[in-house]
Amino acid sequence: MRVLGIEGTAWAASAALHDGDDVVIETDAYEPDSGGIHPREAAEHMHDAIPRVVETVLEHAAETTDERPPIDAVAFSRGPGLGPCLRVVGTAARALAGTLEVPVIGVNHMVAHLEIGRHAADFDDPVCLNASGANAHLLAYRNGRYRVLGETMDTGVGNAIDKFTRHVGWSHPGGPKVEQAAKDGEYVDLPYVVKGMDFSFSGIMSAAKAAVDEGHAVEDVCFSLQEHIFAMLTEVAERALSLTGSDELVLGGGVGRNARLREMLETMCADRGAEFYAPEPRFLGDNAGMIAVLGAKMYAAGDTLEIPDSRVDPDFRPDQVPVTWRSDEPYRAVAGGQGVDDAEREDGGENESETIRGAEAVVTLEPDAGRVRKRRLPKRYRHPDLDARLRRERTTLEARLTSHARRVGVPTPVVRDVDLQEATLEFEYVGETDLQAALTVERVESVGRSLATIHEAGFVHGDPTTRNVRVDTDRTYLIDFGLGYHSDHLEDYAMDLHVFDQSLVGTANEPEPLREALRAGYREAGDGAVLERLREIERRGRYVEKE
Ligand SMILES: C[C@@H](O)[C@H](NC(=O)OP(=O)(O)OC[C@H]1O[C@@H](n2cnc3c(N)ncnc32)[C@H](O)[C@@H]1O)C(=O)O
Ligand SMILES: [Fe+2]
Repeated sequence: MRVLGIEGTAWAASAALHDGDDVVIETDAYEPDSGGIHPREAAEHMHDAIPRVVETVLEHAAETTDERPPIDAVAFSRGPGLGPCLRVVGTAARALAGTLEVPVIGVNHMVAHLEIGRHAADFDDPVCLNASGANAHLLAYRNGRYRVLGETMDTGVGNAIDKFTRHVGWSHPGGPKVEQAAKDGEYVDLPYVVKGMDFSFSGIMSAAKAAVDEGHAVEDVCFSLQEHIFAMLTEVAERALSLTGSDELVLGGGVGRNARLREMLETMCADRGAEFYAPEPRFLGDNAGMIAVLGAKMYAAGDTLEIPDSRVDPDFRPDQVPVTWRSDEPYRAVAGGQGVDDAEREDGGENESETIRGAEAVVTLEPDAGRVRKRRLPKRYRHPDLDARLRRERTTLEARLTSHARRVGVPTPVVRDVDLQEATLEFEYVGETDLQAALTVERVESVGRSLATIHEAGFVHGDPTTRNVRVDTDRTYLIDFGLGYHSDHLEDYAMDLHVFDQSLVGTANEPEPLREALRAGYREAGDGAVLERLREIERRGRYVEKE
């Protein structure tokens, strides 16, 4: 099977031939004279360059087979991306398919970024980290779709870096220049923002610009930007592996070309016994090769478009794509009831204990002694200064907020001991199992009330998932406040709810009644404006750049 792919969502005017085996790619990059990508200039570039690259690849196709037409189908990037660019690509694809009388296939650019890694690694069911210009998100396959487990709350990761480099006067794209400059840099503290599996770049980018303006060496800021931003991406990737129980991670997107990001992901995976795969560089940044490869899978599945249905979509989300090309394997159980990576039982005679290795900490459960010990482990992928800071901060906050929640009437374990040096906490043992293993409408409603109560008290949990709730017959306890913080912003409260809501969507087979119960519980004890803001968060086209 021979598929010609066309890519042109932003900067790369690219065409490729995938003949089932090999992939040949021809790319003509748009390089802005100044500033970032101008949509109109980029579209003009597509207008000139797309016919050229398609022509080159088509000639190659004709030379390498006697069959006519020399291809079986045309696949194109349908979105997301810049509207004016996408329209040029769509028109070119329809025209070529019409002339050669072959079908046309509309490929989601983001799904292509992740499928190319899965394809090349020959992984079965990986978690996928897309680190590209306009996007940054974590995806995993479930029930016929790629679900978004976590994503940026503001800009894409590449764009965040590129804005910083514009500020210091470097030309586009800035990512590779930051990588180069970072080689001579030293560590300075910058903001680090992870909320559940979501993350944000706006605070760190403003701080980075300010640091340069205040006279910090630009190399140091570049170095630290990488250390912080990539540690954030690595941390959420680890959380996603932990949540899904997967032991495979693939990387996609232009920022994946960064060696430090790949090194961190590699280290994290090695330390937890997972496999990591990053495609070769030509498949990481925008390229038509990934479009042709996914196009071929879609073609084989009969997933082609009629011309009237082939309109482009600038806001095309990866979770809108019905995945037709994967056999619908049963959902990989979310690591049993415990939902943990690894649990060992130690029979210590009278007192049986169990050790659980989570994404962040080692937790030793001693139900008989009524005790839980939690130690935040050093992470080898993180810079030692950042690592020490995060472990200390999170241990302190977890102790404080766990107690604070208790004082306002939300069931939580009693904090018995705090050791900041060792980043270790000791808690009272609570509950019989976690909520993920015992999801009911009543319990979820009670979580809604608990979240409302802590928000009323002026702080957020930060990582409310079905695994961070313990349950017994009559109570639901919130645990693991390590990512919590004080806030009086509606947005933060709504994000807390959104994180829990996403965890319901990600883990329950029938999430709808549970999602409704969450809202009902919240409405009872909290502020309706937060629920209104939650609806707004859900409405936002979160892949669209927000300036
Ligand atoms: C919608 C679509 O058009 C968009 N594509 C895109 O943004 O191009 P992509 O090739 O995936 O990523 C480009 C980004 O990747 C960054 N980049 C490239 N090499 C880098 C490096 N060595 N280190 C850090 N960033 C790098 C660039 O600075 C730029 O921000 C997307 O996938 O989000
Ligand atoms: Fe891209």
